Amino acid sequence: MAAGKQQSFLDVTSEIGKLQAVLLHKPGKELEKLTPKHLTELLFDDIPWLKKMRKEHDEFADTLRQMGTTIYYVDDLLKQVLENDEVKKLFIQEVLHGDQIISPELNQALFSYLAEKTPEEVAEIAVAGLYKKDLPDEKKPRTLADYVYRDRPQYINAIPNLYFMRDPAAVIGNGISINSMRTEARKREPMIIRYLYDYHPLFKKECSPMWYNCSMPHSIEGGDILVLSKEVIAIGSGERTSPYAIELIAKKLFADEHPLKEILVVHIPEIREFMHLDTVLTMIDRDKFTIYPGIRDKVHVYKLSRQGKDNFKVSAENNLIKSLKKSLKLPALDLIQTGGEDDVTAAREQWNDGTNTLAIAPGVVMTYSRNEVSNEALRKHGIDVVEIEGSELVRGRGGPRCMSMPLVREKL
Ligand SMILES: NC(=O)NCCC[C@H](N)C(=O)O
Repeated sequence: MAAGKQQSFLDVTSEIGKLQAVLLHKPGKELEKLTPKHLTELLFDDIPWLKKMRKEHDEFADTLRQMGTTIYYVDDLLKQVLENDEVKKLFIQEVLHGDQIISPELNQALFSYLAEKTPEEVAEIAVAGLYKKDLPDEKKPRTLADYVYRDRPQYINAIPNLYFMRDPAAVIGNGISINSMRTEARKREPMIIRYLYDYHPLFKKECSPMWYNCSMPHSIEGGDILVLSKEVIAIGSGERTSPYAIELIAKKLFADEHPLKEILVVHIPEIREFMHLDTVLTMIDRDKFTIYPGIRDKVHVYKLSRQGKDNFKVSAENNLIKSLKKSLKLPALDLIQTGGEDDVTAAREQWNDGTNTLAIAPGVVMTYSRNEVSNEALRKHGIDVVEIEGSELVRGRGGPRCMSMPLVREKL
């Protein structure tokens, strides 16, 4: 092979091209830190049964493997990055700062405790948290904050939403948006991805542009980003993604050689059940989407169109379907309704992530088996539906798309 410009490993130019490589996190001990008192703050509605949840997640990963997808686990990659002692130190400091451990005495005590841990242990603590009871007595400081916050069981919070790997980052073309999360509960997740991007050779930083950085103030989350084609992406604005963030990422994407021509901005109501665009709309084939019908007259659509280099024009659109058809240059669009034709079934199955499908190839999607009516509706429209169990996984309010971060999809 002739020596030339290095190629990025990352490559996602559609929502539906055969899924070749994906990043996942299997739920672990962090889920055991959930208590009723903190459920809302930690963005859960119920406490999953971890043993069953892990089995369900393994089934999810095995099914993907059988379909030819290579799985990378975020924990393995993080551990590899932390083998470098300097990177490990930087990482520990950033975790401590992120959790407001700034009192010098406490910071020093926790730093020296963590620095002695193996890369694998540090990676695990960064996800499952560090609890006061786990610290040996000689490392337990007595600071003012210690007295004031004596009821808090932990120094470092657990991050139980990490298995929703879709949200902390999103690959767009050969680059990556390392997202700025809306809530405190999820801020450490993109930081972990940034360490992978900065230090893991898989990410080939030099030839994989960063479209957004998690240190930026305006929030954007991956569940709101849909790569519809190499020329068009859709971004939801709502509870998690701010229009300011969309303008910033648009500027960066349009300034690049990236072939992007348009961003369709879909403004959805700012409420929990529609927290991300992919909870109400997902693409499943070249001309097919699944949509939660309760959203249809509640969205506003805007278009950002590239204008020369580094600039774009904003316009208001009238109708989501017409805009999708026009932007994707399709004569017709098949919109398949979650829950079939019944409003009550639709609302129930949307809540259980019936709209949150993961396309593994054009016209082939993975869904939870519990959403029986929605799955049937998809089959009636010629979609090949691969079902997985999600009784426990669903309790964090996310489906197969939320649980996966595509790294490489085959070009259409
Ligand atoms: N893309 C998604 O819709 N992800 C699901 C995230 C669920 C998580 N408990 C959250 O509220 O952020």
